[in-house]
Amino acid sequence: MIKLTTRFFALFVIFTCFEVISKTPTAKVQTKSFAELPAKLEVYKKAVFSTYDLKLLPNLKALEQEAKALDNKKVQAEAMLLIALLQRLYGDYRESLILKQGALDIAIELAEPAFLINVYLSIIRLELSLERNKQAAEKMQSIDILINQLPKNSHLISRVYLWKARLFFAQESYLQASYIIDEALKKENMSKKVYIDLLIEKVKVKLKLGKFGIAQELLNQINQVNQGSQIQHTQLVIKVLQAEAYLQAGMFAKAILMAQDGLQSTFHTRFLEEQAQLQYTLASSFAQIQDYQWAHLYLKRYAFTQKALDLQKRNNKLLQLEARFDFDQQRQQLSLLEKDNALKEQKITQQMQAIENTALLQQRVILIVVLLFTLLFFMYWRWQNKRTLKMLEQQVAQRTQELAIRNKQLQALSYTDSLTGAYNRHFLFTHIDEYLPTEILTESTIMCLIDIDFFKRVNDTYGHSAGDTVLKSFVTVLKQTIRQNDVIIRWGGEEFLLLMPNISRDSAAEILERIRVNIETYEFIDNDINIPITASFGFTSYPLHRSVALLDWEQTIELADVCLYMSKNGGRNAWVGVTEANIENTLSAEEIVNGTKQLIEQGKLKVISNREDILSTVIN
Ligand SMILES: Nc1nc2c(ncn2[C@@H]2O[C@H](COP(=O)(O)OP(=O)(O)OP(=O)(O)O)[C@@H](O)[C@H]2O)c(=O)[nH]1
Repeated sequence: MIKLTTRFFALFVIFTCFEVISKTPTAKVQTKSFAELPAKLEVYKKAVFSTYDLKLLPNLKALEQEAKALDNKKVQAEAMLLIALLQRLYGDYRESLILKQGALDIAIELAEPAFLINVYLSIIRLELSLERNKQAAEKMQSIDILINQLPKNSHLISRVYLWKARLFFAQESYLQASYIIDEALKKENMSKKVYIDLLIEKVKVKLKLGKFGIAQELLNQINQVNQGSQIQHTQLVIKVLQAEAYLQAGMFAKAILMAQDGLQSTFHTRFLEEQAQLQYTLASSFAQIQDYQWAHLYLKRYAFTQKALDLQKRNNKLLQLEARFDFDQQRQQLSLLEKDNALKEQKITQQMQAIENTALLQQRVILIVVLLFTLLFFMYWRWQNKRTLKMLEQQVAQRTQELAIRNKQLQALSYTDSLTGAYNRHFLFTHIDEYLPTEILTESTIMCLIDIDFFKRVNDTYGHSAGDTVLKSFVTVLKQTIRQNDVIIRWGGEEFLLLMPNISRDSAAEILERIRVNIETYEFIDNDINIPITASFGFTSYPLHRSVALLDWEQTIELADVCLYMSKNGGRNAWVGVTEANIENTLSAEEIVNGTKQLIEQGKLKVISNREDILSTVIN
C-alpha cells in the first residue's frame, strides 16, 4: 500500500514538473513575440509606404492574425489599416472599407485619441477617393471632438489640418483650404512628408485660383525640400502640378516635357488620376501650340483614362455601397442577435431570479414554520412548566399545610394526655413561662395539685375501664369550672396540676371550692353505675413572697404537694393552700418544703382551707 502511494506521488511530481516545464517556455516565446510585434509592424509600414507593393499583403495578413492571437489590438488594427491601404490602391474598396470599419471598432474599444484620429483620417482618405465628401466631413467632425485631447505639440495636428485642407479642396472651398494650409504650415513639429503634402495642396489651390506664379514658387520650394526623396507618388504629383503650372504660365514646351516625363513614370502604376491629369495637360499644351494631332491623341488617351477612372470609381462606389449594405446588414443582424441574446439573458436572469425568489420564499416559509413551531413548542413548554410548577407549588403548599397541621397535631399530641385530653408534663416544662407572672410584685399564679380520693378503690370496685371513664369525666368537670386562661395538666395517675395565672388568693379559693363541690356533686357514670367521686386539693401561690425569691415554680409545686398531703390527711374532699409567707430569705427552699407544718405553726406561712378542722389540726 505504501509502495503504491509512493509511486502515485512520484508520478504526480513528474506530471507537475512536466506541466511546469512545458508551460514556461511557451510563455516566454509568447512574451517575446508580443514584444516584437510593434517593431515588425514598423518594418512593414515602411515597406508599404515606399513601394505600395501588393505582395506585402500575405505578410500583413499574417501579422494581423499573429497580433489577433496574441491579443495586441493596436498592432492588429494598424495591420488592418495597412492592408486596407493596399486594397484601396488596387481597387478593392469593399474589402478596404470593411477592414477600416474593423480597425475603427478596435480603436473605439482602445479609446486612444491619437490612434482613433489616425483611423478616422484613413477612412476620410477612402471617402474622399470615393468622392463622398459628406461622409468625410462627418468623420472630420468626430476628429474635431478628439483633437482637443491631443497634446498641443502633437505632429498629428498638422496631419489633421492637411486632411481638412484636402476636404475643403474636394468641396471646392479653395479659400478655406488655403487658409487652413497656412494655419497648418505655422505649426511646428510636423514630418517632412506632411510639410511637402501641405505645400502640394497649396500648389493645387493656387493653380485652381489661377495663381500659377505663386504655384511655381511653391513648387521650387517643394523640390528643394523633397530632394533625395524616393516617394514615387509624391514625385509624380509634383510633376503633374509642375506641368500644370507651366501650362498656366504659357510655357507650353516645358509643360509638354514635364507632362511626358511624368506620364512615363505612371506606366505600370495604379496612379490613374495623375495619368489622366498629365494627359489632359499634354492635350491642352499641344492645343495651345496648335499641334492638334497630338492634342487630339492625348485628349483621346485622357478620355480613355478618365473613363477607366470613372469606371473604377463607379465600380468602387457600387462595391462600396454593396459593402456598406452588407456591413450594415451584418451589423443589423448582429444587433438583432445581441438584442435576442440580451432578451434571452434577461429571461434567464428573470427565471433564475424567480427560482431564487421561490427558493428564498420556501426557505423563509420553512424558517417561519420552524420558528412558529419552536415558538409554539416553547410556549407549550412554558405553559406546561408553569402548570407543573403551579401544581408542585400547590402540592408543596398543601403538603406544608398538611405538615403544619400534622405538626400541630403531633405537637398537640405530644402536649396532650391521650386518655383525658388534658395537657401532660411535657407541655408544662415547655410552656411554664407563659403561666408565670411577668410582674412579680403585683401578680401571682396559683399552682394547685388535685388528687382523686381513693381512686384505687374505684379501679378495684368498678374496674380499670371505669377508672378511665372517671378520669376523663374528672377532667371534663375541671374544664367546666376553670377560667379560659387556666390550664389543667395531668401530673400522673389520678393526680392533676391546675395552673391559674394572674389570680388573687381569694378568687383562687373560691374557684377551688367550686371545683370541689362540682366534683362531689357530679355524677360519674360508667355502665349506668354512678360512681361517687371526691378530690383533694393542695395549692400555693407563686411567688410565695413578693420581695424575696424563696421558691422557684417546681419548689412551689412541691409545697402545694405538702398542702395536698394535708388535705388528704385531714380527711380528703378538701382544699389546703399556703398563700403567703412571712419569712426571711435565710431559709432554704428545702427547709420551707420539709418544715411547712412548723413554719405554719410559727405563723411564718399563711395557710387557708375550706375545712376549719384541718387548719386547727395543722396549727395544733
Ligand atoms: N383506671 C386507671 N387507674 C389508674 C390510672 N393511673 C393510676 N391509676 C390507679 O390509681 C390508683 C392510685 O392509688 P393510690 O395512690 O393508692 O391512691 P388512692 O387509692 O386514690 O388513695 P388516696 O390517694 O390516698 O385517696 C392506683 O391503683 C393506680 O393503679 C389510670 O390511668 N387508669
